[in-house]
Amino acid sequence: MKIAIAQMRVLSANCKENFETIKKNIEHAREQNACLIVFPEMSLPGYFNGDIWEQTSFLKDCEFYNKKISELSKGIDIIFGSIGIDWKKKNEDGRVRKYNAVFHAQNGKLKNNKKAKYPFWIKALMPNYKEFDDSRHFFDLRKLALERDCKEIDLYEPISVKLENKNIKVGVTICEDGWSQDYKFSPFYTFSHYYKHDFFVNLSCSPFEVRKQEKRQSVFYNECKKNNIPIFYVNCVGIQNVGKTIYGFDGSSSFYNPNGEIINLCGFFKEKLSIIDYDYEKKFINNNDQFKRLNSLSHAEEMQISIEYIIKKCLEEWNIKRVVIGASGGIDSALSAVLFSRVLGSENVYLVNMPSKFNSILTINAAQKLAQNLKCPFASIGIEESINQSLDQLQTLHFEAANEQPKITQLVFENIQARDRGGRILAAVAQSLGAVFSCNANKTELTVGYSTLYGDQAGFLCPLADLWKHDVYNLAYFYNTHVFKKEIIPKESIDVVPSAELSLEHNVMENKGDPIIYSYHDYLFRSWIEQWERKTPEDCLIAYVNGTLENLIGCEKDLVRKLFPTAKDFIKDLERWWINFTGMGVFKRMQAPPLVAITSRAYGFDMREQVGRVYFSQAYLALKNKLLA
Ligand SMILES: Nc1ncnc2c1ncn2[C@@H]1O[C@H](COP(=O)(O)OP(=O)(O)OC[C@H]2O[C@@H]([n+]3cccc(C(=O)O)c3)[C@H](O)[C@@H]2O)[C@@H](O)[C@H]1O
Ligand SMILES: Nc1ncnc2c1ncn2[C@@H]1O[C@H](COP(=O)(O)OP(=O)(O)OP(=O)(O)O)[C@@H](O)[C@H]1O
Ligand SMILES: NC(=O)CC[C@H](N)C(=O)O
Repeated sequence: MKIAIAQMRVLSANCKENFETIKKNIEHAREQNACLIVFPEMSLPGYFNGDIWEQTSFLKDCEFYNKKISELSKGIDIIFGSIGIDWKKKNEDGRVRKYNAVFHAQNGKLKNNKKAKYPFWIKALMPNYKEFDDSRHFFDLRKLALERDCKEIDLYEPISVKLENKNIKVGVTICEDGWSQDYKFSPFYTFSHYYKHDFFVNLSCSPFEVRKQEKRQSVFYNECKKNNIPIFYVNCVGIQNVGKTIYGFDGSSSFYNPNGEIINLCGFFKEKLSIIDYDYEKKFINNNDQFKRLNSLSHAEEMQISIEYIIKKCLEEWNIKRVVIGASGGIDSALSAVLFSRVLGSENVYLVNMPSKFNSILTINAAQKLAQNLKCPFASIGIEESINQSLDQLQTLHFEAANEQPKITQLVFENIQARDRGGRILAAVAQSLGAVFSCNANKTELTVGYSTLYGDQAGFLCPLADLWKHDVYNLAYFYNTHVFKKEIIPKESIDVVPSAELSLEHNVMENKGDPIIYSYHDYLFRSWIEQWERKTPEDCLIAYVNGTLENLIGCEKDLVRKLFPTAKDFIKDLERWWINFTGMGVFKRMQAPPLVAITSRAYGFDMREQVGRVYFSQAYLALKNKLLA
C-alpha cells in the first residue's frame, strides 16, 4: 500500500496558495501510484490565523477550497486538515460554529463521518496554553458530546480507505489529541480500544522549540506502544505567527511502529513529499532504509537551523531583500550580522558602526573586521557631533510657564546616544537603501528592559530575542568552529566584556561593562520565565536560605555566595531585577519588534503580560523582613 506523506509548507490564512501546494502534492503522489495522501492539520487555511477566523468571507473561501480539494480525489484518497463549519449552529462566543477538523475525500467527494453526522472528523483536545488558542475559535468533540448528550466515541468512526477490495481502517487524531497526558480523555486510547484500526494518522501543526522533537517522540511513541497501533505523524513546515511571536514549524513527520521503531519520513524543516510502501499486515514500512533516523542534533545546531529558517521565511513572506545592522563590535550585533548574511547573502547586509567618544578602538576595529570577514558593505558614521548638539539643545531648553529645567543626567545622555544611532541614523540609512534595520536585543536584555526605547530596541525583527546571553555566545562559537570552521566573528567581540559603551562607566578597556552578571542572571531570569512552574522572588529567597538556589535555577555551583556576601546584597539584586522585569521590562517588551521564538517560552503572545504590575508576595515580604532584621 503506497501512502504519501505531505510535509508541506503551510501559509497562515492563505487558502489559495495552500490549495496550490496541496494540488501539486496530490499530482506527484498520484504519479507515484500512492493510494492515499495525508496532509497536516489545518493545511488548507493555516492554523495561527488570529481573529481572521471571525471573518465570514474567509470561512467561505475555506469551504470553497475544501470542495476543490475533494474534486482532486479521483484515484487517490486524500486526508487533509481544514476548518469544518456548521452554519446553523453557534460557538460559545455567539459566532458561527467552527471545528478544527480532518476531511477525507474519495472518488471526487468528501466522505461523511456518519457518527458525527458531519463531512469531517473533529479535534477533541484544544490546546489553550502558551501560544495556542484553539477554544477561542473552535468547538471540540468533548463539547459536542455534551451538547448531544452522548460520549465522544459515539461521534467517531475510523476512516475507510479502499484498497484492492479491502477496507483499510485509518484512525484519525489531530495534533493535541496525541498530547493527552493532562486531559481526562485520551483519543488514541478510546478510539483504538473501541474500533479495530490498521493504523492511525495524527495531523499536526506543531511549532518548533529547542528539544521539542524529543518530547514529541516520547509522547507519540508512548501512545503507539500503549495502544499497540502504528501511527503516521504528519506535521507541516513554514512559519506562522501569533502577532508578535513568530514560530517555525519543523515537520519531523515520522512513522511510529509498536515494535519500538521511530522512522523519520520527511526531515527537519524541509518541505517534502514521501511515498511510503506500507505493509499494513506486518504494520511495517518496506525498504525503510531510504528514510534515515534523525540524528540527534546539538542544542546549538537546532538553534542555528531553526533561527536561519525562520528568518529566511520571514524575509521571503515580507518581501525584504536588504537589512541594515548597527555593528558595535559587540557579540549581539555580530551574531545578528552572521544570521542575516547567511540568509540574504552578505552583499545585502549593510553594517554601520557609529562611534562616540565612549567607544573603544577595540570594538570599532572588531566591527570593521566582522564586515571584512563576512564581506558585508561597511560604513562608519560618528555620532559625537549630533549627540553634543542634542545635549546643548536640551541643556538650554526652556519651557514657558514652567519653573523646572530638564535635568540631563548620565542616564538621559546614554539614551540620547542609543536613540541617535537607532532612530536617527539606522532608520534613515535603512529607508534610503530600501532596507529595514534589525533589533539585536537578546532575551536577557529584554527581560529587564536593558535597552533604550526607540533606540537600540527599535527595528523590524528581533532575531536574538529568544536567546539568553550565554546562548548568544554558544551560537557564535558554533558558527566559528562548526559552520565557518574559521574565525568569522572576531575573537575580540567574543572576548571583550559585554558593554553598552554609553559612558565612562562602560569602558571596556578597564573591563567595565553591563550591570548584568550573565553567568548568574541568565539562569535566575530563565527560572522566572521558562520553568513550567514559574519561579518568583519567594521561591528564589527560600532557595537562597536553604542553599539550593543554584540547583533551582541551574547556574554554576557556589556562585550565589561568591556574588552576594550578605542576604542584604542578595535581596537588593533580586528586587532590582524583579522590579525591572515586571515593571519597565513589560512596558518595553510591549513596544519591542516581532521576535523569533525557539524556546519553550518566548516573549510576546506566548507569555501574556500586564503593564504596571510589580508585585512581591506576602511570604516573600515576611521572609525578607526576617532575614534583614
Ligand atoms: N509606563 C510608561 N508609559 C510611557 N512611557 C514610559 C513609561 N514608563 C517609562 N516610560 C518612558 O520610558 C523612559 C525610560 O526608558 P528608556 O528611555 O529606554 O531608558 P531607561 O530604561 O531609563 O534606560 C535604558 C537603560 O538601558 C541601557 N542600555 C541602553 C542602550 C543600549 C544598551 C546596551 O546594552 O547596549 C543598554 C542604558 O545604559 C540604560 O541603563 C522613561 O524615562 C519614560 O520617558
Ligand atoms: N557604536 C555602535 N555602533 C553601531 N551600533 C551600535 C553601537 N553601539 C550600539 N549599537 C547598536 O545597539 C545594539 C545594542 O548594543 P549592545 O551593546 O547591547 O549590543 P552589542 O554591542 O552587539 O553586544 P554586547 O551587548 O555584547 O556589547 C547593538 O547590537 C548595535 O546594533
Ligand atoms: N496544534 C496543536 O494542537 C499543537 C499542540 C501540541 N501540544 C504541540 O505543540 O504539538
